[in-house]
Amino acid sequence: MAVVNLFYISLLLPPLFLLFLLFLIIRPRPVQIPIKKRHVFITGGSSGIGLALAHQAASEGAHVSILSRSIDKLEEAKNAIKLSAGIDVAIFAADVRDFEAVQRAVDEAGPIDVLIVNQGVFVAQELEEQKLDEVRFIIDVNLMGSFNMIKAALPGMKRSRKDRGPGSIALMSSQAGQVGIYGYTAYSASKFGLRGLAEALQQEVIGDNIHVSLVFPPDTETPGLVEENKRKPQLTSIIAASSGAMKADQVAKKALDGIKSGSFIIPCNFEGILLSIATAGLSPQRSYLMAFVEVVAAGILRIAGLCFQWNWYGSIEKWHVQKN
Ligand SMILES: NC(=O)C1=CN([C@@H]2O[C@H](COP(=O)(O)OP(=O)(O)OC[C@H]3O[C@@H](n4cnc5c(N)ncnc54)[C@H](OP(=O)(O)O)[C@@H]3O)[C@@H](O)[C@H]2O)C=CC1
Ligand SMILES: CCCCCCCCCCCCCCCC(=O)[C@@H](N)CO
Repeated sequence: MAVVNLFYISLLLPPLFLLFLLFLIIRPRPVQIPIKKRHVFITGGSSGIGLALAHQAASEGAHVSILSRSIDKLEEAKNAIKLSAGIDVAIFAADVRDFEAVQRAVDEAGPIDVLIVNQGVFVAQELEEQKLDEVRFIIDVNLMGSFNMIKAALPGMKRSRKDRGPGSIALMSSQAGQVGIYGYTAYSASKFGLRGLAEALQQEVIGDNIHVSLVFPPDTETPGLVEENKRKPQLTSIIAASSGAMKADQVAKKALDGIKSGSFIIPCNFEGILLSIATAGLSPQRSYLMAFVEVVAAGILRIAGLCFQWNWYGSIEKWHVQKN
């Protein structure tokens, strides 16, 4: 009897040892990012996910600034947040593609504690159909625009860190920034680009107590999605449906919770958690528990990923047969 018990206990040793090892080695170290009474600056904060983030940050007592192009949409957002949270948000009209305009807005807004780079455009189309100007537009707004924003905000964020506690830079990617999807050559490239930017940037700013997050939402009900759906290839919709759809409020809540807990990778739904584990790669991981799950589930999730690809390529084949 005692021998059997000892046998079962010894089975527990390897996972416990692994957990302990991961606990010791995970970097960067865990961190909490407070939101209350801090300056949260959100790009694309006048609509959809960004607007939902602005609402939530304001209702949690943050000082909120939002930046986007249309002044009308900005004022509408400001009034809506005033009405629901009773709080005044600062608004800045600028195109993220225009570095000088972005710099002016950042200077006027004052030192930022939490920068949420959320602006984005998405036009789903086969590359063969898509004009190069549109490809450039998507890359410019989603990727170069994020560089502009971070370049403009970083010096001020660094300078003010000592007296203001940990800072955060969060980037709004997409599940199409974790796996390439039919119709999203330009969009996926722009969102995969954010990941490279984020991984490299985290190493550069860790010494300044600034912590980077990447948010990966599935399809989310926003004005942007309504527009996108008007001319989306059928296959894009079929493949994206593998991960269902969320409401902007739900995505904003996941994003804000993830930012506050200092997570580098922030998935938003169950499929997103699987996808994040399957694509963990060499990204930083602050949670030893998540690191444990990543190590243990890697093989089985590779199989799951291959099953998804099998299913998607099946849809693509069927679609080609029907077309001809
Ligand atoms: N909705 C979805 O299904 C998903 C969205 N995402 C990502 O989430 C983010 C937000 O998307 P969503 O809320 O749906 O988008 P919306 O289209 O609803 O809102 C986009 C926001 O970005 C602003 N914006 C667009 N272009 C620029 C620009 N050049 N300069 C400054 N601001 C700009 C818009 O304001 P204005 O036009 O006035 O400039 C608006 O405030 C995007 O990065 C998107 O890629 C990720 C996964 C799924
Ligand atoms: C190993 C397990 C895998 C788990 C399931 C994977 C499902 C992936 C589906 C990807 C959907 C991409 C939607 C992009 C939405 C978006 O960004 C656009 N609406 C434009 O904004």
